[in-house]
Amino acid sequence: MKTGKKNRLQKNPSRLNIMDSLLIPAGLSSALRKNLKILYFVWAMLRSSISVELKNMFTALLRRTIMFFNPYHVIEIHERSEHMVRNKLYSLAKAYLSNTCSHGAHKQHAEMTSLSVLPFLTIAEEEEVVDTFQGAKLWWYASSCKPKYITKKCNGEVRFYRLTFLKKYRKLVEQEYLTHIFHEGREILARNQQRRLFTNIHSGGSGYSWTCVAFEHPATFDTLALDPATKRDVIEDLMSFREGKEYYKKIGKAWKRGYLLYGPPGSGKSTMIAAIANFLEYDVYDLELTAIKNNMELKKIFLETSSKSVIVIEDIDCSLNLTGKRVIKKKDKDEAKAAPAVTEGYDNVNTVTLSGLLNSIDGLWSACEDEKIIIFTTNHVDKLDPALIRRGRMDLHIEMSYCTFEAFKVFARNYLGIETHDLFSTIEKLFLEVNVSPADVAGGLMSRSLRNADVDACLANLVEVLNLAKEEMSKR
Ligand SMILES: Nc1ncnc2c1ncn2[C@@H]1O[C@H](COP(=O)(O)OP(=O)(O)OP(=O)(O)O)[C@@H](O)[C@H]1O
Repeated sequence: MKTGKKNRLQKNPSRLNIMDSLLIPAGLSSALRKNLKILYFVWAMLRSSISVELKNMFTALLRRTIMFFNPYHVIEIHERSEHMVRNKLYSLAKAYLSNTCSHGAHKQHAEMTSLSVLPFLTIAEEEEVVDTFQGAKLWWYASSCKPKYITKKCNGEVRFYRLTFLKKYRKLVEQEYLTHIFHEGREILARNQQRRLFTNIHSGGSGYSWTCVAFEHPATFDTLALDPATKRDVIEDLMSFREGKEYYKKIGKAWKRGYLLYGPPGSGKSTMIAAIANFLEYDVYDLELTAIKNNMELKKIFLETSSKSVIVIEDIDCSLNLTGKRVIKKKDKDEAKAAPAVTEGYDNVNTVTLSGLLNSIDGLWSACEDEKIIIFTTNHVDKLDPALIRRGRMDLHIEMSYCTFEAFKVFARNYLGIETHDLFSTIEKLFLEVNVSPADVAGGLMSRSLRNADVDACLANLVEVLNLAKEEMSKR
C-alpha cells in the first residue's frame, strides 16, 4: 500500500513535502535517491542522541542537499496571507482551475454564491490536477494547513494551492504563467459573477469595510430621459474612457475619470449612475461619507475598491461640511487636538475633512487599481469647494436639469410606447413654462390610478400635473 502511494506521489510531484516524510523527488537518478535515503537513515539514527544545535544544523544541511538536487520548484498560493488578509491570487487561481482543469480531479466541490450566475466546480482538498502552458507541465495540488502566523486562539486553517513544475520553467511561470492565471481568473470570475453594489458599513469595531449585494438596477441610457446632446456626450466620454487604457498609459495618467452630476432633486442623478454602471458593466461602490470616522478610514476604504468600478458619493454637499479651510495652521492643529469637538472641515483625527477627501481621491487616482470612475452628486453645485470639483478631479460636469420636451419623449416611448400624440404640442408648450423634474413627469405618467389606463388618460394626467405646477409657480 505504501508503495502504491509513493508511486502515485512520484507521478505527481506537487504532493512532495520533502522534510516531513522524505518523499524524494521522482526526477532524481536512482544513485542520488539511494544516497539521500542513506543520509536520511543516518539522520533518523542520530536525531535522538544529538544536541538541538547539531540537530538544526543537520536538518538544514539535509534540506539544502535535497533542495539542490530536486529538479522541481514549488510555489504555494495561500488563501490568506499574514494578518489574515485575503490573497486575491488564490481566488483567481481557484476560478482558473475550476474552468481549465478541475475535471481532472477525482473529487470536486460545487460552489455557488448569491452573486454567481452559474454553479462552478473547484478541486477538492487533497486532489491534484495537471495543467500545461507553452509546453510546460504544471501540477496543482489543493490542501490546507495551519501556518505559523495563525494564532492559537484562532484555530482555523488556511487553504492553499501548491504549484509544482520543473525548475527550468521557473522564469516562464513567474513571468508569464502567473500573469496568465491572473487575467484568465479575472475574466472567468467576471463572467460568472453578477455585478455588485457595495456599501460601507461599520464592521463591529474592526474598522470599516464594504458589504455587497447583487446590482440589478434596470436603468440604461435608453430609459434615461435626458437632453439627447448631453446623453450623446456622456456616452462618447464613457466609450473613450473604456477604450483608453493605452492612451492613459501614454500620457502618464492613471486610468480613472471623475464625473460631477448636479441638478435638482428627482432629475435622475441616481438613475444616471445606474445607467453608467450598466453601460460599462462595472460594480458600484456607494460610499456613505457620514459613516466614516476619519481620514485614515476614508483612505483605507478607497483603497479597498476594485478596478472596473464606479465609486459614488451622493449628495456630497450634505455628507459633510466640506467648505471649511483645507489647510490648518500648526497652532490651530494643536488646539484641535486639545479639543475633540472641532469644526468639521478642518484636519482632525476624528473627522473626515475636505483635505482628507482630496487626498483619498488623489491617492486613489494614482495608487490603486485602474479603471475606475468616481461620481459626486449634488443638488447645490455652488456650495462645493472649487478644489473638489476642479477639472482633473471631476473631469466632466453633467447638469441634470428639469425635464425638457426632448426628455419627455423618452418617457413617452418607454412608458407608453408612442412617438407622437395630439397632446404633444400642449405638453411641449407647458414644458417651456414650468420647471418639473423628470421624477415628477415619470410619476405623472404612471400614477397608481393610471396603471391600466390608456395612453390618452396618462397624457391627460401629465397635462394636469404640468398645469398644477404652472399654477404654483405663478402663485409664488
Ligand atoms: N432622467 C430620468 N430618466 C428616467 N427616469 C428618471 C429620470 N429622472 C428621474 N427619474 C425617475 O425618478 C426617480 C427618482 O430619480 P433619481 O433618484 O434618479 O433622481 P435624483 O436626481 O438622484 O434625486 P435626488 O437628488 O433626490 O437624489 C427614478 O427612480 C426614476 O424612475
